[in-house]
Parts: sequence; C-alpha cells; structure tokens
Amino acid sequence: MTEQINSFPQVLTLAGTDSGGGAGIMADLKTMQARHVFGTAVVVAVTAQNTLGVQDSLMIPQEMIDAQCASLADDFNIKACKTGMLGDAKHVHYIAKNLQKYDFGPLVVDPVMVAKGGATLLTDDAIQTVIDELLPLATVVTPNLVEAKRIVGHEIKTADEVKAAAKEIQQLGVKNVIIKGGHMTASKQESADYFLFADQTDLWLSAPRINTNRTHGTGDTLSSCLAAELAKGIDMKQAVRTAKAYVQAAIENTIQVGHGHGPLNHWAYGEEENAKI
Ligand SMILES: Nc1ncnc2c1ncn2[C@@H]1O[C@H](COP(=O)(O)OP(=O)(O)O)[C@@H](O)[C@H]1O
Ligand SMILES: Cc1ncc(COP(=O)(O)O)c(N)n1
Repeated sequence: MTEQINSFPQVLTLAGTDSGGGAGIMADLKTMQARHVFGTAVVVAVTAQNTLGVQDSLMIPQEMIDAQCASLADDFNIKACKTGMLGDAKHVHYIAKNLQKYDFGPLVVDPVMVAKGGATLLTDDAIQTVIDELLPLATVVTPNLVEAKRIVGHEIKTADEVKAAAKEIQQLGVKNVIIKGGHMTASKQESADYFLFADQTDLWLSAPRINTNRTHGTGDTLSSCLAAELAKGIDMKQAVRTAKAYVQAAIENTIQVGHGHGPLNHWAYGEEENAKI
C-alpha cells in the first residue's frame, strides 16, 4: 500500500530560474511535464532574463537551498535529478553536499557556464569545484562543446578530439558522458552529439541542423528529458535517444515568442512518437 503511495515518477531540477520561461528551471519543468513525470525544483539562482539576455541575477542563500532539499527529501520519492545553473563555487559545493546527503536517484549534471546571450552563469573558479565535487557524483554529464573544452582545459576541434575529450571527462569519475553538438557549427547540415557510455560503448546521434536562433534552453531541455526518462526506469541508451528526439522536435516546430534567442516548443514531441533517431 505505502509503495503505491508516492510511486509516480518524480524528478528534481536544482538550477536557476529564467523569468522568460525558455531556459533553466522553467524549461526543465515544461520538459518534465511533457514527458509525464512530476517535476520538482530547488531554486539555486533567480535570473531576470528574456530572449534578449540576462538582465540581473540573485544567488539563493545556503540555508534556503538546504531547506528546499530537506523539504523534498521529507515528502517526495525523487527517482532522478539534474543540475543546471549553479552560479559560483560556493553554490556548487552546497548542491554537492545536499546530493551526498539525500538519495535523489541518478544525477544528470548539465555544467551550464554561459547563456546563449553571453551572460556568465558559472564563475571561472567554480569549474574546478564542479570537477572535484559534482562530477564524481554524476551518472551522466552533458557539456556542450565550449563547456567540454573548459573541463578538459584544451581545444577540441575534430570528431576524434571530441571522442578523446569524452574519455578524459569520464576519467574524472563520471559514468556516462555526452558532448553536445549544438556549438559544433562546422557542419551546417547536422547537429551531432557524442555519447560515451559506462560500458565503454559509444554513439554519435545526429539530427538535421535547424537554421534558427530559437535555441534558448536546448541544453536544459535535453538534460531534463534525460532525467525524466531515467526516473521512469528507462535505460541510459534508450533515454539518450528519446532526449535527442525530444529536443529536435522542440527546435524544429518553432514558436514565435520574444525578439531574440527564442524558446523551444516543449509540447512538439508527439505523445504517440517513440524515439526515432
Ligand atoms: N540548430 C540546431 N539544430 C538541431 N539541433 C540543435 C541545434 N542547436 C542545438 N541542437 C541540439 O540541442 C541539444 C543541446 O545542444 P547545445 O545547444 O550544444 O547545448 P547548450 O544549450 O548547452 O549550449 C543537442 O542535442 C544539440 O545537438
Ligand atoms: C537560468 C538559466 N539556466 C540555463 C541557461 C542556459 O540556457 P541557454 O544556453 O540556452 O541560454 C540560461 N540561459 N538560464
């Protein structure tokens, strides 16, 4: 009986808010809703943001972060979680401590560093704290090309270098590594992501590159979809296919909102569709 109570898949995002609704916690919750899991959130930062950029931000005090995590741990049965914007080294540390204290299931680390509009969402010195404290806790880490370069500390240009970088990141203690291809603009035809799994198998997943600047929140959408699938008990290899297909449909079926880097269409991925990519 008690097992039935609280058994619906529940997912947690620990990240920053986007008042413009396209990225951060807002994108995460929309994605989770569309993927039929119950989304919860620990607010680490608040941003005043729209599709034109980030106008202001505020970091949440440690006590309030701890209180939010305790509230969730007391009542919910969180089956997977993800991190997004964490702001600075201190906040990376607070989040890592809470993730060690409570069992929130498999952890997807989206090492968000810079917004599409150019705003800094993670201070430079915090990258080392992510490497030291967060990556060893992660089930999967999902850097874009720029973030992957910052983590390994050198250039990544060719496909072989992407593969080598994923291996380097895995050796930092993460089981599964995804290097996202949105910023690999050498190919105008496709956007290919590289996946290196815990069992050492790997995979490139490619989809047609959409010629648009309406890509605000693509990374959040991919990582929260992945967390949603993992919360349902879907295995990692199927979960990444669904996440890639979900984000592709959300970019492809554009909606006209805002004047800059527009948001995605989070309900585009059809209910009847299974991962096709
Ligand atoms: N223009 C695009 N067309 C198709 N897929 C894209 C495009 N831009 C990004 N993607 C996809 O969106 C996902 C997020 O990638 P990326 O934009 O690199 O992450 P981030 O938002 O963290 O910078 C990846 O699966 C990537 O391949
Ligand atoms: C609160 C928050 N979290 C994450 C992003 C990254 O999204 P993007 O790189 O698409 O701007 C963002 N802009 N704001």
